[in-house]
Amino acid sequence: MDPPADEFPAVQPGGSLLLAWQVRNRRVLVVGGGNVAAGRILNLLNADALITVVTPAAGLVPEVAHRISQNLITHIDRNFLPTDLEDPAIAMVLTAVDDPLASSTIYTLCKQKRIPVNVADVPPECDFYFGSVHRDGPLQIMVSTNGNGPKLANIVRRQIAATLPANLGEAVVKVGALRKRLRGIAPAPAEGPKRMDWMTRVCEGWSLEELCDMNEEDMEALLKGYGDGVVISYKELRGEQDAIAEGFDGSFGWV
Ligand SMILES: C[C@@]1(CC(=O)O)C2=NC(=C\c3[nH]c(c(CCC(=O)O)c3CC(=O)O)Cc3[nH]c(c(CC(=O)O)c3CCC(=O)O)/C=C3\N/C(=C\2)[C@@H](CCC(=O)O)[C@]3(C)CC(=O)O)/[C@H]1CCC(=O)O
Ligand SMILES: NC(=O)c1ccc[n+]([C@@H]2O[C@H](COP(=O)([O-])OP(=O)(O)OC[C@H]3O[C@@H](n4cnc5c(N)ncnc54)[C@H](O)[C@@H]3O)[C@@H](O)[C@H]2O)c1
Repeated sequence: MDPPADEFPAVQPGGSLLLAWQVRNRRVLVVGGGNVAAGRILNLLNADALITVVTPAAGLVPEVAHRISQNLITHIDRNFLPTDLEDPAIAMVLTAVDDPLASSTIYTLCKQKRIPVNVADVPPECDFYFGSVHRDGPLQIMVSTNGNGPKLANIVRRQIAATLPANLGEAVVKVGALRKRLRGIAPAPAEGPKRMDWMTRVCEGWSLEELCDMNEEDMEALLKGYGDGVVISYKELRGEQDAIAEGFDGSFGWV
């Protein structure tokens, strides 16, 4: 007998597959040197990609010229040529040129070579769309409207970001450090389920604000509970620490 329809998540076709694409040390070709290219280049630099920009120097906006002068990107000073796609290291192509014919040609060539491509503002010539991204250290939040309203994506992203605690990126860094230490004290693959259960209970038991405030000693104290499967709360921990800081000797005066 089939299970009831509401037992599994409902499928909502027509969306995008949102992924965190790892382009670190991979070659990306950017075509164009205007403001849109400048935005694409910043996104790529933030993801540690190796970037080649092909575009005439005469059409560079100051931001792209600055990246070139800082040696952060390789610049080929001319219009795009089909031979630019011959480097087998190219993992992705982004075009942002004010020439629809050139854009379409690049798109077709990329398809022939099976290179993923985004042609800025031409959805039918995109293997993937960009989105509006909030960045705070390792935390990234991307909003996509799936082509319906890019400006609305920007507004929704800023509204979401405004509700987040300050230093949330710092909290993410700390959780990362705690997970690393946990793997240090319990490295065995067989410990995986216990590690995951414990980390889940830390993340659920501590509020985002408390995680933001987590310090080295808190991490040490938390990890002491791991063996017995205990997750000490922030309040317990701070209560104890405050008591120690005030010279509390644990006797409640009965000495
Ligand atoms: C999110 C963001 C990321 C980025 O590009 O980095 C992005 N567009 C941004 C801004 C923006 N783009 C446009 C405006 C004018 C206002 C308006 O139209 O709303 C503004 C607002 C502004 O400039 O402030 C015009 C526009 N954009 C596209 C078309 C073509 C079409 O719709 O057919 C047209 C109409 C051209 C025309 O009418 O002639 C298409 C795309 N733009 C996308 C992404 C992809 C879908 C993402 C999604 O829907 O969620 C997609 C499909 C492909 C792609 O380019 O990857 C970035 C905001 C970043 C930020 O600030 O946070
Ligand atoms: N997604 C967005 O937010 C957004 C916003 C505005 C515009 N756009 C679109 O993105 C595209 C680029 O916008 P922009 O404001 O950066 O344009 P722009 O006119 O400022 O820059 C275009 C750049 O492309 C270069 N170029 C032109 N033909 C080229 C070729 N054959 N080979 C290499 N380089 C070439 C020019 O020299 C220039 O550097 C346009 O199609 C525009 O409609 C997108």
